[in-house]
Amino acid sequence: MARAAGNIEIGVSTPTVADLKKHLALATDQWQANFCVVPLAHPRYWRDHRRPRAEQFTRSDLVLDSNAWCRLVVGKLSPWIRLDSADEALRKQSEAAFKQEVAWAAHLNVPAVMLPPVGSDAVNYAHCVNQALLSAPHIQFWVRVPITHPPQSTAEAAGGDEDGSSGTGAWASWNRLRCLCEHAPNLGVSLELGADLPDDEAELERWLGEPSTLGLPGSPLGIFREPLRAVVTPAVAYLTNKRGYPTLSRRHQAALARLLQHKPRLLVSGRADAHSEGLGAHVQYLRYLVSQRLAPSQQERPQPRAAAGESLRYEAPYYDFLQAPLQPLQDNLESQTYETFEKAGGGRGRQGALRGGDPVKYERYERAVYLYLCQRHQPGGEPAVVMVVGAGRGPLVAATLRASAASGRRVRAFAVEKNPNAVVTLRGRCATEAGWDAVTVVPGDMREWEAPRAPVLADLLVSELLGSWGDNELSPECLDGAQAPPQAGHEARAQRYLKPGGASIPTDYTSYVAPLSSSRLWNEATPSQGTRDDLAHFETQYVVKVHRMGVAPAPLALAPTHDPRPSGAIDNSRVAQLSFDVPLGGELHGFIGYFHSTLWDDGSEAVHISTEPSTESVGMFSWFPLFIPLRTPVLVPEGGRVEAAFWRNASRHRVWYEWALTEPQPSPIHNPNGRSYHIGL
Ligand SMILES: C[S@@+](CC[C@H](N)C(=O)[O-])C[C@H]1O[C@@H](n2cnc3c(N)ncnc32)[C@H](O)[C@@H]1O
Repeated sequence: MARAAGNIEIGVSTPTVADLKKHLALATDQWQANFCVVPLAHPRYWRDHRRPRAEQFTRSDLVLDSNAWCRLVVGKLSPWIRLDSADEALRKQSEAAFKQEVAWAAHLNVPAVMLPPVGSDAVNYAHCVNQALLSAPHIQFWVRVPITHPPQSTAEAAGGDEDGSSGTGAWASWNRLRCLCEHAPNLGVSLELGADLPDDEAELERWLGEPSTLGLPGSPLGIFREPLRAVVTPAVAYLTNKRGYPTLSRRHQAALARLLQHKPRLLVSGRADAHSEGLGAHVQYLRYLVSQRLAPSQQERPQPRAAAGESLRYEAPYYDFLQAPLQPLQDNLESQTYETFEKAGGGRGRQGALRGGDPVKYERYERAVYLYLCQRHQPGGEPAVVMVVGAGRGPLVAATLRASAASGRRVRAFAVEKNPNAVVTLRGRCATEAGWDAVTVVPGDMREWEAPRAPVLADLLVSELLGSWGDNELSPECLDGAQAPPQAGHEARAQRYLKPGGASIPTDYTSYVAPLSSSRLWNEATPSQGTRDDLAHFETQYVVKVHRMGVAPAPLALAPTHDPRPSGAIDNSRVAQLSFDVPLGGELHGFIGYFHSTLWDDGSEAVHISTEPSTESVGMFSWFPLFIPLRTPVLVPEGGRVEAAFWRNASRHRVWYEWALTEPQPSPIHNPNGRSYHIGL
């Protein structure tokens, strides 16, 4: 048997299988398929309740060993089953057959069962499937969904409900089913790309909000929690090229390429005599497409030693993978985490890495400091006092020194850092690196450091205390206070040692938020099957590289630009109410948070860093967005509106966010009083 192409398994589905053992040998050895979809019951075993048949309804389980059943076979339900038929006798017969075939699949321990398409009002279908999901939790159930309409000519396409729907209706029917089945993690979709694809690209988008990834190790077909489990290309949807081999149209290839990003299983369905080489030519062709489409970009290449946390830099292994945000104020970051901050793409060595880093972030900081120095200081003049607050292992200090050399302006630098382990690195660099004799290392918390007053106050404060949502690593709490003396209830802040009229890089930062449809992320936040009442998981925010957003209108500013040099009373709590138009509609699973920051703007040139999609700093991999889940997904109608409120709250010892949906229906306020999640001060 062939290896899965680019970790994507390719299977074949034929309407009938006379001799299973021979069929598997043919499919896996000659056609090079990874698995087969096989009818669970004999196709001629029509369960006529008036004339019950005496013979067995299917082949013996002894035709294969248990290893082959659970590795190579996906069971398919009988196509005649009509669970919502108006004919009561047929409905009852269908229910009995459904139960019998599911029980048989559980007995065989096949990894998945293919269900017929679901109709728009298939309530009894949902009832039977729900029972199956609960009775056989170890089996995946894949509902066939034709993206347009079922293929006409294959015998197997006769399966499904009499009113099996298509297009928008298919998605609505699927969505209804999964809601009725309470989003069971073992219920998924097998999306069928028929000969005709939908005219409206948005139809495909809808399914791209239903991503899938490879399964967990243990079973070759894996244990999957995401709705899009397989993409089916019926043999009749293929064209024939000049050499007589099957090929897909450009539109099909483009659609497949987009779906492939989520690494679903691929399936060719059709008769075994669809081509002189059976379905082998189709499998080979799909294998070729996969190899063409899945070459990872430099940024996506996995970095095996990447540390856990907000700053995981290399993206592919982290797509749709939820992580707890870093808390660099409360915790001391580890060496490995700093290394991932600093690591450059393009394979720089360790020395280079310490000077380089995120190719965008550090370059932009350097540019910002350079513009500041050119604008505010003279060549050969007094050294500019630059305080890098939260210096880590020193990449922003190094950027400052480079900007100084490039601009011809001298600097006197202070590196303030509260993590004693990073201080060791900073001191080491002062002792060994050229130019670092201009650097004074200040170990300690910037909120408490008694900076020497005259003559050394800072001309410029440089900080990178930004989180995925801008202020969620507590940059305001660390920097606020400006020139004002400490106030009652607030400790001293870093900006006490900024000269009157001094500058700050960044000059501002703004949080953004947008509605998100991603059942994948929502499922990821679900603690585990059967324990969905675990509230805390849905009242927590997660850092995540979102692989694919489904319905997501343009983000809006969450709050007015936050200037880290406020005047007047320090109050970092705030509330924002937002409204979004949702043209396409879909299921809302939560929100996605971004930030935009201006590092410096000298009037002629502005330097930004941003994760907000419309201004995104392409190639900057220091931040992934923030997933803010809803406890219960909500259906937003086409042309509908989402309204939500967000609060940032601060007390003496902690900061926390609360959020609530108000339209299309109110949700409870999530995380009241920070009961599930907070950020420590
Ligand atoms: C996100 S890291 C950035 C490190 C480095 N500047 C860079 O860009 O790679 C933030 C750093 O700020 C430090 N930090 C956070 N809050 C601080 C505080 N109140 N006083 C001093 N250092 C602080 C953390 O220990 C951490 O090293």
